[in-house]
Amino acid sequence: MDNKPTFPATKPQTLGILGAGVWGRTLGQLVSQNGHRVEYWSRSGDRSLEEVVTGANILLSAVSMKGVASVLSQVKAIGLGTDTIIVTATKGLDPQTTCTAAQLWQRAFRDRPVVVLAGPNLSKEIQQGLPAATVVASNDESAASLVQEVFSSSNFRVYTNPDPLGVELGGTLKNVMAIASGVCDGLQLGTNAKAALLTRGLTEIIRIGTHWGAQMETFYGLSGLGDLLATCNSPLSRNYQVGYQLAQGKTLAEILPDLEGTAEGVNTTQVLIQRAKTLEISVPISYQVHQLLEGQITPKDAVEALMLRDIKPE
Ligand SMILES: NC(=O)c1ccc[n+]([C@@H]2O[C@H](COP(=O)([O-])OP(=O)(O)OC[C@H]3O[C@@H](n4cnc5c(N)ncnc54)[C@H](O)[C@@H]3O)[C@@H](O)[C@H]2O)c1
Ligand SMILES: O=P(O)(O)OC[C@H](O)CO
Repeated sequence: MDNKPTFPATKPQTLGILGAGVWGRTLGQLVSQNGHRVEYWSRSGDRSLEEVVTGANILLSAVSMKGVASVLSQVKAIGLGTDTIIVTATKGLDPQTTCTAAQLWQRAFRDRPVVVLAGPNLSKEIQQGLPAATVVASNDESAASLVQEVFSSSNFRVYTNPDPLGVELGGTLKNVMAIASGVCDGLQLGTNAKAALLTRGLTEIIRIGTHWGAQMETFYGLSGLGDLLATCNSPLSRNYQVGYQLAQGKTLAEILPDLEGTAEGVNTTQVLIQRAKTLEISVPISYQVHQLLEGQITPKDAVEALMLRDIKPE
């Protein structure tokens, strides 16, 4: 007997995708292939935000972090249908509040389900139809299940998770480590150094994330360890590219204009350091990335500073 599931498992839905950048378009491609209707809104497009928002029963934001506060206040002014599910695929931190994107959406729409979508998802591979897996996390189990059904296909395996904060922080904080990892490869520090960086990087992510209120085990899943491995090992990652080029001696001002899309880790590092200082959380790797991005130290100085810290138990 053939036990293979058939996709799509749910009746056609209408998705409004806010932010028609690389990731918004890739996610739109996945759901269109599953037979769902997709309407895009972007600030430079010709569709009105009102049209896209009012027509959608699932509203997905793939706007980069710097645009989230402004876009959600425009959506708030328009209003959402009573059954609308909000999905956020942004991986960043808000400089004003240090909140994640989902926290901002949930504050603005307290009575609506908010679902976080995050995982090891390099868009170029997904666009090529290569297999990938992701996580949809929410406090609202039925909203997460519907979004799981909408996105699941033979190329894209979707898991639900009840810890949206942990899932979102895994995807967000690994961008800082991806910059460090690009530096590590750019300086040709070798496989031992890379393994040490990723392992201690995960420890740092867990220290921050659990202090924030996320569950430790979430960080060992796809959106934590999974996304850390993908992003820190792939030249397709824009954050990795930033680190790699810094190691080649380029400045941030020279690197950023030529990147395809947004490297959220640059902004995330700043916000993270602000939060870690206020809450007195030790983040040695993120601190060195911050100093490097600020132009205060060279990549070699950053490595030396990490290696020469006080010795301590693991
Ligand atoms: N590309 C990927 O592989 C990938 C995978 C997973 C998650 N993400 C996350 O998705 C988000 C978007 O990434 P991307 O690769 O699509 O970047 P991108 O730069 O290609 O797209 C960003 C989108 O946000 C919009 N935007 C930015 N500021 C805005 C503002 N003030 N008002 C309205 N719109 C604004 C841009 O117009 C654009 O449509 C990031 O948070 C990224 O970390 C990306
Ligand atoms: O290209 P990056 O560095 O933004 O990484 C993309 C995704 O977050 C990988 O999961």
